[in-house]
Parts: sequence; C-alpha cells; structure tokens
Amino acid sequence: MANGVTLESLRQSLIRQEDTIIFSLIERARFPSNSPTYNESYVATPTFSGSLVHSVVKETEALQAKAGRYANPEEHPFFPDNLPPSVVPPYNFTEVLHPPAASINMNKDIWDMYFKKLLQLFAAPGDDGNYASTAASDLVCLQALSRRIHYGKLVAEVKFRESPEEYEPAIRAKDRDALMKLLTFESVEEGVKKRVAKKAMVFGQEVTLNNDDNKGKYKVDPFVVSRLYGDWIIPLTKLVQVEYLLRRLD
Ligand SMILES: C=C(O[C@@H]1C=C(C(=O)O)C=C[C@H]1O)C(=O)O
Repeated sequence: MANGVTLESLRQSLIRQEDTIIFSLIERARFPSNSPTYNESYVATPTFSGSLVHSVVKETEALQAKAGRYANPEEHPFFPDNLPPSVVPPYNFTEVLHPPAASINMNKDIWDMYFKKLLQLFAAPGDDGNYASTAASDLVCLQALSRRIHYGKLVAEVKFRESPEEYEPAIRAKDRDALMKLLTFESVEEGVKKRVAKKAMVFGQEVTLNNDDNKGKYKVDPFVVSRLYGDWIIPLTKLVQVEYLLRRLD
C-alpha cells in the first residue's frame, strides 16, 4: 500500500487509541457529572460565551491551532470557524487522503453524542465544584474520540485502494447501504468491543500491594465502555468511511 499505510497498520493504531480513549474516560469519571460545567447561564461574563465547557474547548482549540495542531490532517477542531493560523513552521505530513476528505468534520455529531448520550453513562451524578478540571477532562475525551472516529477516512482510503473495482460502482450510484456493507467487518467489530471491555477491566482496576481485594471494582464500567464503542464510536467511524468514499471519485 502507498506510503506504507495498510489496513493492518491502521487497525493497530485504532487499538492503541483504545488505550487513550479508555484512560480519558477514567480521568473524566474521577469527577461527578458537575452539571454547571454545561449550563449556559452558569457563567455570566462577557469573557465566556455559552457554557464553561464550550469556552474551554473553543479557547484551547484556538491556542492549539496557533501551535499547529490542525495542520495535521488527522486532527479536527470542534469550533473550526475563525481559528487563528498556525505560527509554527509547516511539517510535511504524508498525503494519504483524497483532498475532498478535508471537508468532512463530524465533530458536531461527536459533541452531541458525548454530551447527550455518553457522559451520563459513566459520570456519577453529583457536584464537587471542579468545573474547570471537568471541562478540561471533557476536552481530552472529545479529542481522543474525534481522532479515532475521523481515522475512518484513512481506513476507507486503504479499503478503497485494496479493491477499487468493488467500491467504484457503489460510489457512482451513491449507494450508502452498499458502501456500508462493503466496509463492514463484523468479526473485527466484535473483537474491538470485547477488547475494550477487557482493557477497561485492566486499566480501571485498583492496584494494591496486597492481592486482589478490589476485584470487580472498576473506575469505568467495562460494559459501558463496550457499549460506547458498539453503539456510538464504531457507527460514527463507519459513517466517516461512507462520507469519505462518497467523495472518493470527486
Ligand atoms: C475501522 C474499520 O471499519 C469498520 C469499523 C470498525 C471500527 O470502527 O472499529 C471495525 C470494523 C469495520 O466494520 C476496520 O475495518 O478496521
């Protein structure tokens, strides 16, 4: 495969990213739900627009944009409008993707999924006042999820290059269902769901010096992690793949 990128190497990266995602969820789960972080009327100052989390994400992204974060095609901002330009010298990232890929940004869906669905599954109800740290943890989760989900672009490119003759008719017919079928590997998905549950058990256990008196207590529920993947992360990654493929012949 061109540029040394193979389906196998991309899958290995997705496996490594599981570690990042699970640790980020564990870090967020240190805090209770902390609802004022998300309440637009909580911060009453012109410095911040919207909720605290909105401002923390937006302003951090502006800083990271200056530091060159979004020059990497694997990174996608949640607030792409009016981002300041990078001030660092450009790095020559290998071009793997078909250029129209740049127009795909699913972060709006990722934002909604995270705040409306995921968070309540792993953050315990309550309020401990740590809103700034909570927002910072949310940002880390969001960025890890976004990177993983947009990796679908690379996965789709490699799948396309491996068998263009299978994909081209479905792309020309704009047949989303056929594309979804072609790019789906159910056994891989089942493996992902089982592995992330196992990782959540290993990473989220209490490590003590005297044997296993904490068995069965996890910092994030392994079943919930598996469900996050099965119900949201994998479907969104596949949606990115479909969107990418639909533009692949443009
Ligand atoms: C990412 C891939 O494409 C699909 C999505 C998967 C995922 O998001 O984990 C797994 C298998 C495929 O159904 C892949 O084939 O590895």
